[in-house]
Amino acid sequence: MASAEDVAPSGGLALPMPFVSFLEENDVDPSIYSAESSVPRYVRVKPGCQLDLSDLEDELQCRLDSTVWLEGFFAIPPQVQIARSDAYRKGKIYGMDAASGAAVVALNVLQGDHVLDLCAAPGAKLCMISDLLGGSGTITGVDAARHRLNVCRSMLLKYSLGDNCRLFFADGTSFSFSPMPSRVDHRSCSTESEGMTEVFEEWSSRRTWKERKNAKRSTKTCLASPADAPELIFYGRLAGVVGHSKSEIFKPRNESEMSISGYDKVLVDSECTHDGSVKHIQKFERWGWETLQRRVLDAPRTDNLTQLQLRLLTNGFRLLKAGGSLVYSTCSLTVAQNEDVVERFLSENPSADLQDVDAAKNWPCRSGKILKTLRFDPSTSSTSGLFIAKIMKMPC
Ligand SMILES: C[S@@+](CC[C@H](N)C(=O)[O-])C[C@H]1O[C@@H](n2cnc3c(N)ncnc32)[C@H](O)[C@@H]1O
Repeated sequence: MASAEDVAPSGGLALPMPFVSFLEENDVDPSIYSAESSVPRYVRVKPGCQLDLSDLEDELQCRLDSTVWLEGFFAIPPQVQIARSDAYRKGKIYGMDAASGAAVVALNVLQGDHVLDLCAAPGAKLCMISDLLGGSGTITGVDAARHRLNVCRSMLLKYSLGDNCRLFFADGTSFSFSPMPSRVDHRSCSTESEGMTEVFEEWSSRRTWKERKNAKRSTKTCLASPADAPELIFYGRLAGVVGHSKSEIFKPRNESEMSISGYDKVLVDSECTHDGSVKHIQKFERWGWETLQRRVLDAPRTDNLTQLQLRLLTNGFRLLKAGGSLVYSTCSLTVAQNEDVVERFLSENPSADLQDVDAAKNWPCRSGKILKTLRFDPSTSSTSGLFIAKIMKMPC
């Protein structure tokens, strides 16, 4: 732990001086962390579910304040736990920060869209996207952390959102598969050499002995690297997988193919230092501030991180259809991981056009350092910190 002279009080949270300097160097006002006690927790109610809000208030023993600027979201006091509530266990509510919800709304998901979520786990945004698709289109989730992706699969099953979804354990900087339209009756569709080609059947959690053995071996790989072959760890019956051969699903596509048959929407909710999440920063009080030094402040790691962010953004954009749009978001408030990454990306990609987020007119956020980008933070927005940039792929 940092010694007393190393820490500066910031409301309830005493921040170590190196972290305060890091924030100041990155133009982040350390006082945002003092708003922590007034930042509510948010719950999102699953659309279409039978839920009496006054019953939920009774169960949680608190008032649900409707978040006027974000449909389906309610603020509750930060200390209220939702995990033991009946509504949570039955998959009727989600714990999700309103700023995260805003990143999804910025994507403007339309019915029938094919959506890619390139850093999907543990899956709160993926579930919200799937809810917005309402059983139409498809959603492809990719993540490089196997254990986090397993959580994502459990969430999809818990909230009955898996039908149109597929999940790949893969590195997002090299992921290269297109969405596939689903076949209504896959038995009547012939694949290139039916009978000889292995065709995907409906996904089942039951595994043969051989599959279990392979899975045991593969769980040793906890983090996917760009050189690893992607693994399809889950797919729903309408996700465009059932009835297709492995060679169809695992066919890498080049940029011009993607411009025609790529994704309508791409979310790159990138890996970052999470410094905008007050709850995350609070954890370092328990873990020890030296962990924060290693994970957040260490310059070489941060440099690697900004390169990773640029590569994720670049690949996400490559997988986008011409005319489609991408949202880049991080829960860091540093300029290096946000505006700098976006500016560098825009300078390297002439077909990328930074867009206004139409829905943001009534949002309690402020502009980022480049026009059209948005920043949420605890003191301005009463949410966790989040940066959002929306980019369109101009048709050639
Ligand atoms: C901010 S979290 C995403 C949160 C998620 N969108 C949600 O709403 O629950 C960033 C994710 O990026 C993943 N990640 C890190 N490096 C990656 C890479 N090279 N390719 C794909 N995912 C990566 C991490 O495992 C982590 O789950």
